[in-house]
Amino acid sequence: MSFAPDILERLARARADLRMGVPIVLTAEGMAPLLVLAVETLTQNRLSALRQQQDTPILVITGRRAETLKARAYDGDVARVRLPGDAGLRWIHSIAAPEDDLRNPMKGPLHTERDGDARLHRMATQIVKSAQLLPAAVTATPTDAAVFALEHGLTVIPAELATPHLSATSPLHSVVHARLPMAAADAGRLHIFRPEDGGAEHYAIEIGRPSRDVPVLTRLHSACFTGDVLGSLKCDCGPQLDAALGQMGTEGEGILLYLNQEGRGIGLANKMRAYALQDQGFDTVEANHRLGFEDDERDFRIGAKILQEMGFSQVRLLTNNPRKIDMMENAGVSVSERVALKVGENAHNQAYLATKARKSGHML
Ligand SMILES: Nc1nc2c(ncn2[C@@H]2O[C@H](COP(=O)(O)OP(=O)(O)OP(=O)(O)O)[C@@H](O)[C@H]2O)c(=O)[nH]1
Ligand SMILES: [Zn+2]
Repeated sequence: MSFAPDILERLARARADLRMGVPIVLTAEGMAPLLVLAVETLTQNRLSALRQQQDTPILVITGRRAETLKARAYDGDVARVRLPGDAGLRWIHSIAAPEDDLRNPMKGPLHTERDGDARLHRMATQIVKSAQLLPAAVTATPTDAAVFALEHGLTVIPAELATPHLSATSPLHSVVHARLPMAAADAGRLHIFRPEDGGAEHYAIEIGRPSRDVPVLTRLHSACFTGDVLGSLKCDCGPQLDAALGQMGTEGEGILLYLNQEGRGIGLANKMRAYALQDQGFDTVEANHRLGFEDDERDFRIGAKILQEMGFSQVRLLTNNPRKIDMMENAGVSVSERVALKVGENAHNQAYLATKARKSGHML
């Protein structure tokens, strides 16, 4: 029995630290520990302190971002850029954030590291990404990491303990549910699910009392503040949400999972960065890549876990996205039928929907 935080709790702390601009320390057996700061929240004070460490600081970006900057990514999905001696906050930010790429395309030449082990640098970008910050970090090797972390009260993350959790889906638990009559259906019930890893809560809206023994009409909806709440015309999320609830109301039964994975998992701030790039002429997939993200950073296994927790194992899935079907099946939820959900096309989102069909395999 111990009061000390376990690795999941330490990872949650690490994400919160990075979001506030506080450094974390990553360790691995046989490797020099790594001090990590997220670029997005880096301050002048901390950059100056970083420069007082022994080694040249390294700026880690994803392979996607390196591709945009024409920098060599010897480590595949990440690139370690040596920080030039005169690089200030503005330069560092311009490497991580693409907003001025078109105005100022010549940022290099960027010298990337080829030798050495990039394992901890890769883990740094994974943790920064999971904190929904721009996926870039500045790192250095502190002289005596243990003393350093202790002295400064920093969160230490040992790679051996953290790695399995970085690609796993956290267990979730039902917190509460209560009756919620809605315009689309009188017999509604809202269930709140909370993950153990300190991440965002997800919701299940149960309509009627669907039998657990036959496939249930199901929608996996990803949060879209702009579409769901503001009625944005740039996507089809709002009309899809209404249509899914409407169909469940008409049939008298259904489950709508409202997963808090805004912006296909990159968070609202990064989605707005992507929208700014779309105004410069990039499509939805290119914008994600220029920011350093993959096309889609969502984990649909969360949806399967919630369904299983509620006792469902078979669904009729309302979607046009084949990845959702595959992920459900792989996670042990059988998809007996794909129910098309084609609503909300307008002049503003035609190109967006066409890109999803062309590049992400969405069914028309
Ligand atoms: N990164 C990014 N996210 C976007 C953009 N437009 C919409 N989104 C997000 O995309 C998600 C919408 O996905 P879904 O409604 O699940 O749609 P889908 O994956 O196309 O699948 P189906 O609707 O089931 O066919 C929401 O999280 C939105 O916030 C965009 O241009 N960039
Ligand atoms: Zn949307």
